Amino acid sequence: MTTVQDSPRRRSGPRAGDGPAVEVVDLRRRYGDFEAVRGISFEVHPGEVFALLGVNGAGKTSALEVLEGLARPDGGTVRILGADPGRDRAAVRPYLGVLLQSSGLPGDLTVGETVRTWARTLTDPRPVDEALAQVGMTGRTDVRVRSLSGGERRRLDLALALLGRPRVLVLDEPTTGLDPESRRTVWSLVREMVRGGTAVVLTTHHLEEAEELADRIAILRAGCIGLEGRPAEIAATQPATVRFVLPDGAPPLPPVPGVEVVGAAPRVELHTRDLQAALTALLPWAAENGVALGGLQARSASLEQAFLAVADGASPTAPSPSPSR
Ligand SMILES: Nc1ncnc2c1ncn2[C@@H]1O[C@H](COP(=O)(O)OP(=O)(O)OP(=O)(O)O)[C@@H](O)[C@H]1O
Repeated sequence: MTTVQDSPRRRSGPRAGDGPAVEVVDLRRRYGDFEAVRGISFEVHPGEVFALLGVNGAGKTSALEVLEGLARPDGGTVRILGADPGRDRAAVRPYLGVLLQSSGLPGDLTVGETVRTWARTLTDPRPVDEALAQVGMTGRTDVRVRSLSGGERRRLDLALALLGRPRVLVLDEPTTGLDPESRRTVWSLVREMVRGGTAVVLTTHHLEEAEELADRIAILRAGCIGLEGRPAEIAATQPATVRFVLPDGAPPLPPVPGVEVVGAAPRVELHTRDLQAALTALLPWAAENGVALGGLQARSASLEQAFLAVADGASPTAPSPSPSR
């Protein structure tokens, strides 16, 4: 795959100023009596990646569909470049790139026909060859969509999302089904778009992807934002852990300030906000007492722990809001 050759051209849009590219205020979405999105708010600025995380059914796609202009909110407001993506769809569409969770492109069309057809609906599309080269599909122009592999279809979806040089890009699980190499290429495409000033909102189940790409993350649970902040801030809401197995006859562990002992001997788990201090106390004690700490593991707080804590309904302390850029 090649990378984006040019950054998105600076065109005037519904709003060309310096404000947030995406503004979501108290968004609600309902299916009958069931409220899938329960009052979420966030902003995404030009040149920023915002990741919405959450377990299956947390409400990510339901929220994104409002940003994409495909559904109306049941409460709250969404603005893309200052305009309502549902009511002002015609104004927003030239500046918005969308990658749906599943696109359902007609299988009878070839890759080239698909891109050319899509390009005809856009005001300033990339050339077809460039769009396909971006996602590593040069040479697949004459292949019918139905004959593509799952990963190739995903890359074609992405080529279509980038085709109009969007100022706002909404990506619903962009790398699901991609092999590790293609995933990394998608990451670099997203980074290049961001360097050109595009604002990106994405969902993913790959926490590594969120850590790699996102400037800020919100973790949804049952339609509400459980945690929001920069990846490191979110991880820091959780304690670091030290795990080991004590041998028979080991003396009692020394008291270490700020350490919570979670497991019982012989399998011990320590939780701490200061991993270095805990290890500085533990290791000399083990050496002095001739204690071999079996299977010793020390792990810093992680985004995964924070994700699981929100998914489990734990109520971690939310990090203070990050200053907007
Ligand atoms: N058309 C619909 N009618 C009724 N309920 C729906 C509809 N679409 C979604 N839901 C429900 O709304 C909730 C949120 O679904 P949504 O697809 O937004 O979750 P998600 O976080 O995107 O999940 P996933 O990670 O599986 O894509 C789920 O309980 C789902 O069953």
